[in-house]
Amino acid sequence: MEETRKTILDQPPTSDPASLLLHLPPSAAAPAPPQIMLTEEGNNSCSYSISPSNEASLFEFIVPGRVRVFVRLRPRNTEEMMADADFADCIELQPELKRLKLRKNNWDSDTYEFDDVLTEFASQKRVYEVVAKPVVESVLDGYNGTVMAYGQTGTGKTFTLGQLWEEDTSDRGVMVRSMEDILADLSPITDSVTVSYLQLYMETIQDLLNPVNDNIPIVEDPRTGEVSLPGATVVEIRGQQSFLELLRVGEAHRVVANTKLNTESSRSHAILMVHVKRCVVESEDIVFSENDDTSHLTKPSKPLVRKSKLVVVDLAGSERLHKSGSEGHMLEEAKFINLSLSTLGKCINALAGNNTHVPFRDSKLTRLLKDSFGGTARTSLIVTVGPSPCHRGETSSTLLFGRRAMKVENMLKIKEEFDYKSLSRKLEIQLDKLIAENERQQKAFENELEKIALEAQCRIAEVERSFADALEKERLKCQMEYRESVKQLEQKLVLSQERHDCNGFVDDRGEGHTLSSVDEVAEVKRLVENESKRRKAAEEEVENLKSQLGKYTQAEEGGDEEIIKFCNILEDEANQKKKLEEEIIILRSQLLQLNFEADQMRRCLESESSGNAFPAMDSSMSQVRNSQTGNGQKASIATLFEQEENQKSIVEAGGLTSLLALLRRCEDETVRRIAAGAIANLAMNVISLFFLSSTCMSLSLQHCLYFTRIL
Ligand SMILES: Nc1ncnc2c1ncn2[C@@H]1O[C@H](COP(=O)(O)OP(=O)(O)OP(=O)(O)O)[C@@H](O)[C@H]1O
Repeated sequence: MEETRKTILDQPPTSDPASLLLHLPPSAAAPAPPQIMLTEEGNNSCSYSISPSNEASLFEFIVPGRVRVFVRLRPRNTEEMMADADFADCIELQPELKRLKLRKNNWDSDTYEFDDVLTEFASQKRVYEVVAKPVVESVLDGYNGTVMAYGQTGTGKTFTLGQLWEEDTSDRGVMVRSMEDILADLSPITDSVTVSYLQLYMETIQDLLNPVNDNIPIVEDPRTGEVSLPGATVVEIRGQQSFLELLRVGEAHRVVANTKLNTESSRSHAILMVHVKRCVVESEDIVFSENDDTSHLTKPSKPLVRKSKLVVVDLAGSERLHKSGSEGHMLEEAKFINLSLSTLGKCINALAGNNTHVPFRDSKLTRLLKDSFGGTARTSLIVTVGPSPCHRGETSSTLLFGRRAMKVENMLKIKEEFDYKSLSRKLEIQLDKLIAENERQQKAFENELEKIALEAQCRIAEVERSFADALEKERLKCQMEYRESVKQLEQKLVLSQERHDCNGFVDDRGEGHTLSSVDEVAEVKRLVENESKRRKAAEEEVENLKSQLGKYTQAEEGGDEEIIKFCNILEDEANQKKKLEEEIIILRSQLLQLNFEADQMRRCLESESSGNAFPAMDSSMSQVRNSQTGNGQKASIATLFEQEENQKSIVEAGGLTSLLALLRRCEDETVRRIAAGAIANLAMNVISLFFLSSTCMSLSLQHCLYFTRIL
């Protein structure tokens, strides 16, 4: 993997990785401030690595970390006190100098320096704090960590690491104390801790929590080199008590045997794997406003998570077969134990000597511990030794193993990843809320739409009803008015005819009848005008209703059948209205004609009443008669008015006035008779003329009546 490595400027490079490690508290391993620069890979300085975005880890923070080695001296046991009572311990510890002396003989000894030496009086608490606590803190900061115990059989490896407390809580070993610290530091809401407990027995990995799982494979990530054990039981730890129960179950399944050197000698390597997952960025949560208004949703956060692993390895003890007295199956076990331990020693030698090849693959133990030695974990190794000079050789090789392990350099790596799971959970919650909100809004919108549609339908129906009512009323009104008008006209016509008939026998009342006819015509005109006004008002009403209907029709575009029906009705009404308008025009023209005729008649009658010239009148009368006899009732009004004009001129010539004056003045009986006869003739002519005019008027009225009936 190509990595971009950067060095923190304010962290001076050091030639001594150990000193750097000592001066770098776990908390200092947090992601660095942005004062960074490029540096060579492998430099003994802090490195900050940003992974490509397509990789699982978001970024890595790398610091060098040598394997730290501690020595713990077990106190003499009962046998040793008895057997070696006369001999001094083969080891002399100098804790203040962090070193020890291994006696070769009475006058010579070898001195070994370690990261610390723990006397036989060191409490379990002190051992934990010196050896394991820094590793546990690193794990809580996101690094992988390993605490491992190595030593001759019966020197206290299991006592140091796996001791549970039965009576005295102060006896608690590293495993229990580590979990106590982890549980105390993690947040039960955002963080989690899971545990697997396994044993490597005769090159087979068995699940101590579920012994049926007895051939668990080791899988190595080719990209990161990380080792995992798929198939191992993983238990989430919620409290210390449940963890203790788990350890008890595991211990019960661990293979132990009674040897000459240890009554409860572990015949397997025990491996406790503690996986810690913690949220390091308390990112902005999805915030909903108090009234749960989703419009206030903030951008979803990208929570970061650190995944780390603490591995506690209680190795089986190396043993000299002649000393342990292992035989048969135990001998086989011892061979496997010694083989795996010697492979571990070879790997450490190779790593310490910076060899290009490290034989990790030679045993399952070294494959499992690959990350702990020369890998990315912070590793503490506690080597346990006994004080007995009988085992000086084993103690010496143990100390040499420890010394070599001190040379192994690890590159501690912190990895942070996006917590996609948690992000996905948050997004799912947000999505659910958004979907619910959307559904709520959709429903509200649909309800509102339904309500509006219902209201619109009601209003349209109302408008249609009122429009239909108004239209019907208007139609009835018009009909009634027309009927009334026709009736009135008919009555008037009948009256006029009756009057004219009566007037036919009254010789000198023509003037009075003429005036009556004029009034009637004026009345008819007024009625027609009123009718026309009402029609106009009705048309305006129809237009108004049409425009209202148009609006509602627009609002309900694509509207329903009722509206289409309504439009058809409206169109019919418009056609009807058009017809009515045409008829009104015809009526008007009829009225004009009537007026004209009436006017002509009036003038004719006025002429009659003002006098006549007999010869002219005779001729005109004879023309009228001729026209009456020749063409029947079809005499044209124009011809009649021409004659009327002639008649008028004759009368104006002074005929009737002169005759009346002559009649009054003349005493001659013959002349008076002739004058009276002439006046009578003249009167007859006038009446005849009036009768003709009346006939014409009657014809016009009949004509009018005919049209109004059509309506
Ligand atoms: N520091 C100590 N103080 C008191 N007793 C101890 C100490 N270390 C070990 N013992 C005792 O020594 C005995 C052997 O210890 P333990 O079983 O832990 O050794 P071991 O190294 O695990 O042996 P093996 O490799 O055979 O499993 C036990 O009875 C244990 O209680």
